[in-house]
Amino acid sequence: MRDVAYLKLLAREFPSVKEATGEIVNLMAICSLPKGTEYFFSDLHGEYEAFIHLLRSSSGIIREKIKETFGYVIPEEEQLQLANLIYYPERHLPRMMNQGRCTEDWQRITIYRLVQICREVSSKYTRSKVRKKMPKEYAYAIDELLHVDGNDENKKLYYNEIIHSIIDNSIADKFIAALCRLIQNLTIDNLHIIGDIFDRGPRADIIMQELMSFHDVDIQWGNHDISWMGAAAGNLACICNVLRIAISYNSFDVLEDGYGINLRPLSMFAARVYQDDPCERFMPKILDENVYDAVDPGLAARMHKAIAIIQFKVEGAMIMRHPEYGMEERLLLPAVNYEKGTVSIGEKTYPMLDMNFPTIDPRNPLELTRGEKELLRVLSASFRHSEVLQRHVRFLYSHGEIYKCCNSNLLYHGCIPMKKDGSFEALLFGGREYKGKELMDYLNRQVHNAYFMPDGQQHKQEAVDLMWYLWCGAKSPVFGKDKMTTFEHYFIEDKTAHRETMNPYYKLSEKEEVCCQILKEFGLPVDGSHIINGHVPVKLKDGEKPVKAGGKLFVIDGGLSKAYQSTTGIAGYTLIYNSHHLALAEHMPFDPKKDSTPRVSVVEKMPRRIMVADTDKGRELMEQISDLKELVAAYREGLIKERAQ
Ligand SMILES: O=P(O)(O)OC[C@H]1O[C@](O)(COP(=O)(O)O)[C@@H](O)[C@@H]1O
Ligand SMILES: [Mn+2]
Repeated sequence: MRDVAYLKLLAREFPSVKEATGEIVNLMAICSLPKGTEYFFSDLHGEYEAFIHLLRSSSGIIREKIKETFGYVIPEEEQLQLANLIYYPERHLPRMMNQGRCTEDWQRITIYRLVQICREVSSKYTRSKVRKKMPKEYAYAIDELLHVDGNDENKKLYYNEIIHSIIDNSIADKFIAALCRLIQNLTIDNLHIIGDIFDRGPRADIIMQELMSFHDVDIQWGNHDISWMGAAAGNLACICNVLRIAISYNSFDVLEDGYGINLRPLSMFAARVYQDDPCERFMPKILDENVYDAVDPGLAARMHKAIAIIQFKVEGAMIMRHPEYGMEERLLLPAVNYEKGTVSIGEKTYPMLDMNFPTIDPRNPLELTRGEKELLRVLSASFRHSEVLQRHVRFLYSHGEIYKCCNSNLLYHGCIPMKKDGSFEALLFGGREYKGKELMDYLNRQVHNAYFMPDGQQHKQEAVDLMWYLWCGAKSPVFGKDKMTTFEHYFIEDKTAHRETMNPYYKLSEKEEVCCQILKEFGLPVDGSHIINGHVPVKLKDGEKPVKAGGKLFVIDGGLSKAYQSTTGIAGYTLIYNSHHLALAEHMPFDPKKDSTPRVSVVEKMPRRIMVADTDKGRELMEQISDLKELVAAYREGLIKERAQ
């Protein structure tokens, strides 16, 4: 039973029995509709073109709807054009106009076709939900067009009249664009991004913009997102990492054009300090050309080496400051023998591939030179002052978390750290052990503290430093590997030194009972629940499957990242959860000139159609209904007075 004070608050919004019962009827109607379609993506890694295409095309579903609606009525070529118009009205319409193809006839036919598709994709929603998604200025006209009875001659006339007046008033292009957006908006009800929006690909900032304009999205942070968030919070080691990775992939545009990070001081420093060094081990991988700022690869290599060395020094200081991280083995600059040109890691000693270190004092290899310190100061100011980066990071916070339970699914990027024996691995913070769900909740709070705790507060620095641990620490749930062998990749030939060992979670979670144990830990029912992970590329070409543990676990990193497509053999997955089934769309490498429809396979049929009432949202609505019923009872008993209408 709700207290009267709460009901009085509710009464402000619903001041009479009539209004409260009206809302009850609305909410009940919503609950009895089929659930909306959820889309899951992971590991976008800056591949903005491919990702935006998947999003706008609803991973092939819009194309399918067009085929279903017009399959035999309009030619394939026109279907394709219609699809492209729906995905990119802002590009397609001006092109049509420039080519003089935007005739009245074309506009009429196009509006007619778009309305048909719109009817198809909106059929499972309430009229009011669809209306809420329409831009206000066209809501009336779109609503009328969607609901005209095609069999009624008078109504047909009315329908044509509406289209005619749209064209007559020269708003057809805007109206068409609005219909296209509405179709996109209706096909995907919610979007889940299971981490790693950043790094490797060219423009994570453009992906962020797209996500920020999407109607319903949540993000489960990946290790790469965490390192950018750490960088925005002023963590120097994270700043070095994000710069190093961007430069190593020749991604100057995301830094300079996207986030306005001033790289001039770094390029001048690198050109001066490494002028006689070809920096061969640091040549950037060029997968995408920079559009705005082409940097000479020789200079990029020098910048890459300069920032890598600074990173190893800053990380060294971090490891020394935090013995509790247990990362002393990762103190690698001090493990180099500067006379012999070797490095000792664990039991082994390896020859170093590069021994030109003009900024390293062998007696104190972790010490930054004055020039390096000054450079860090300028770079970190650039990160702090980047208005766009700070805005994007605030969005990652407001729409993100380290894990999410949603409609009986458990979503997280990396893993829940485990020991080999299958128990949850614990981490010690402030003398207390945290593991399983408690660990994830604790880390979630600390990630917030890193950004939002006021500067100077006692535990702020701890939280800021922890962002780097989350990026690459052995027990980090978003990283999930024993170590990050960046140093070894640059300086050691022997591939065995490059190996990174996955947390026991990855082997264990292939067993159904382990997934059930994890689901229980997070308070989810074992039946009908799933774990959805990203982070580990699924090597389809080696026979690996994205569906594991008897269907309890989905790993959906299919390699949207170009850098990993030769490893996986495909170009990403989308997991689609509608009211009938869970399906996986398997994508081919993105080619803007081709319409590559993904291979979609149903991986689990629901025992019966899932209704809104069966979802988390439905449960929320049910609670609202029960509150409203109490309000109605309170009105009827005279406990609360109705306000005159
Ligand atoms: O392939 P790259 O870009 O050189 O990066 C390799 C590094 O990336 C990592 O795989 C982490 O990135 P992911 O989260 O995408 O796996 C490290 O474990 C590894 O050292
Ligand atoms: Mn990852």
